[in-house]
Amino acid sequence: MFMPNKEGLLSDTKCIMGGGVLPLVIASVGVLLLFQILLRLRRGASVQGAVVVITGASSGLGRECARVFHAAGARLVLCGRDAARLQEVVQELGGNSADGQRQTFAPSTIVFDLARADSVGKAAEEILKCHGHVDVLINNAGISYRGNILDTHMTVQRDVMETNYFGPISLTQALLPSMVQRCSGHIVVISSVQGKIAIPYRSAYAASKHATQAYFDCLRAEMGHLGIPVTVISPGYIRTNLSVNAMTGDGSTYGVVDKTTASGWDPKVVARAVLKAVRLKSKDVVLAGPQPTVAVYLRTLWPALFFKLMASRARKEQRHKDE
Ligand SMILES: NC(=O)C1=CN([C@@H]2O[C@H](COP(=O)(O)OP(=O)(O)OC[C@H]3O[C@@H](n4cnc5c(N)ncnc54)[C@H](OP(=O)(O)O)[C@@H]3O)[C@@H](O)[C@H]2O)C=CC1
Ligand SMILES: CCCCCCCCCCCCCCCC(=O)OCC(=O)COP(=O)(O)O
Repeated sequence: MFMPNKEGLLSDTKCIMGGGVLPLVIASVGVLLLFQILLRLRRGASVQGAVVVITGASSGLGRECARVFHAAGARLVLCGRDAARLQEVVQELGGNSADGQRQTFAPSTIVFDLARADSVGKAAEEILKCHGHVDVLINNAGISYRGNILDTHMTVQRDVMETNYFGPISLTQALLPSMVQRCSGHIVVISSVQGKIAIPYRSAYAASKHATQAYFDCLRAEMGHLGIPVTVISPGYIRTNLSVNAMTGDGSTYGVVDKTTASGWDPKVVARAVLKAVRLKSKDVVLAGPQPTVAVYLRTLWPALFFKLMASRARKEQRHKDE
């Protein structure tokens, strides 16, 4: 009968380490490193010469996206409600040029209000008339909100939904048939971490971003067989004017730079991540620090704890307001 003794086992282990396992470990680490290097080198599709429509291009993240996509050689169509501010962006980016490495193109602009369904349809027609097609639509424009539900007018709930949800989906649906016809195109939407978790005193905003996430998830599934990618990007706080421009419960403008916004991510960093997501045709990207990222997982994996944390956050904010 074979009775393995301590010594025998030890010598067997030595034999495995010396003869088989160590080279295997080294080979695996090597493969992993190579994989990491390949991932870093993977640049994905180029946007050189691509017609890229960016909504909300007059400020914040949209403006930075305009800079980044322009430098990458895209033919930009910049959208916003304020013609003068859009022209400022055009002036800054400059005209057509080629530096031997990359050709860049003078952007065009189109002025319309996303909250007005008629103007969205007309804008889409004009874009197609001028450029023939759209390669990438970046639904970036949006507005935030501050208020408690009890004091918020229904008109405000609807207005935020018009700008953040119905506007982007109207533009998408108006441009989609031409993409389907060509079996080519890419739809991107800038949602928010608040499209995945709802935090107190943001009902209108969080609801509009949750609706956005759901609609574009459906669209991705429906466009899959046509090869039209759909990318939902969910940033955490970004240093822009979003909180300043936010609506309050009575429809007035909030007008305050919140600490969370002021200490948010640099919009340049977020814009570069948007370009990367477009090149790699990513499906769903969260661009946030550890706290919001953990919160997103907590909402799914341990909802009871997440709801407790949100209720305590609401109480704290209410106390702070009462003081
Ligand atoms: N800043 C942040 O912390 C975060 C922002 N986001 C999202 O990023 C996106 C960009 O916001 P951000 O750059 O931060 O904010 P800004 O307020 O700086 O920019 C918002 C842009 O949206 C445009 N816009 C607003 N309402 C309308 C409308 N009715 N019709 C057409 N355009 C409109 C504005 O253009 P104009 O006023 O000239 O018409 C402006 O260019 C938004 O979707 C926002 O929800 C997501 C997560 C975090
Ligand atoms: C590391 C341990 C963390 C434990 C997790 C506890 C949960 C903490 C809750 C964190 C909530 C994060 C909210 C983030 C919200 C956000 O980033 O929103 C982005 C925006 O769209 C900002 O718009 P706003 O108008 O609200 O400024």
